[in-house]
Amino acid sequence: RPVWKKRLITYRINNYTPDLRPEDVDDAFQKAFQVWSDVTPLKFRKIHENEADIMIQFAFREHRDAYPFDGPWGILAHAFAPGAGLGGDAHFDEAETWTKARKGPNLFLVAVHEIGHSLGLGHSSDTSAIMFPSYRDIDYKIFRLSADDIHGIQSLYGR
Ligand SMILES: CN1c2ccc([C@H]3CN(Cc4ccccc4)C(=O)CO3)cc2CS1(=O)=O
Ligand SMILES: [Ca+2]
Ligand SMILES: [Zn+2]
Ligand SMILES: [Zn+2]
Repeated sequence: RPVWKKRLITYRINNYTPDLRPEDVDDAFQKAFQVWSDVTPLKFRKIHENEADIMIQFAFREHRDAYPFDGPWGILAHAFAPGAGLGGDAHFDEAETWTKARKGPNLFLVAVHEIGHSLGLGHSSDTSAIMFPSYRDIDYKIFRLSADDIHGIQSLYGR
């Protein structure tokens, strides 16, 4: 599996969904990155110009990669495994109504899942894992990585 060969990884939020206040979008991603930095030696830094390792964007349908989005629900987002260019980037379907609470995909929870992919994780068959493919509206306030998620990320980056 491709992994980042460095411990400081940069990210940049290239545009903002109109569904939430910008500070709520920044907060959702900051918390989602922290979920992974809490269990690995990785550090994440938000930058505001130039090319970041993980470029984040919200987009509708066709958006200049080979994976157009599909309207409301279905695929909520996708992310590319570590590497140059598109590698590591995470795209979120703007056809969703992104929420910071419940009812409608929760941006923080989907971001945790997508950042897992941006770091090199694939899907898990463990139904309690954040890397399980299908979304369940769990309470984001009591969210925790499963043992499967932690074993997976630590097998790539250590603890
Ligand atoms: C909070 N959790 C999330 C959040 C997001 C996702 C995925 C689901 N998904 C839809 C999907 C459905 C079917 C196949 C692939 C992807 C996404 O697009 C991206 O986020 C999966 C899971 C498992 S969970 O623990 O319930
Ligand atoms: Ca969709
Ligand atoms: Zn895309
Ligand atoms: Zn996924």
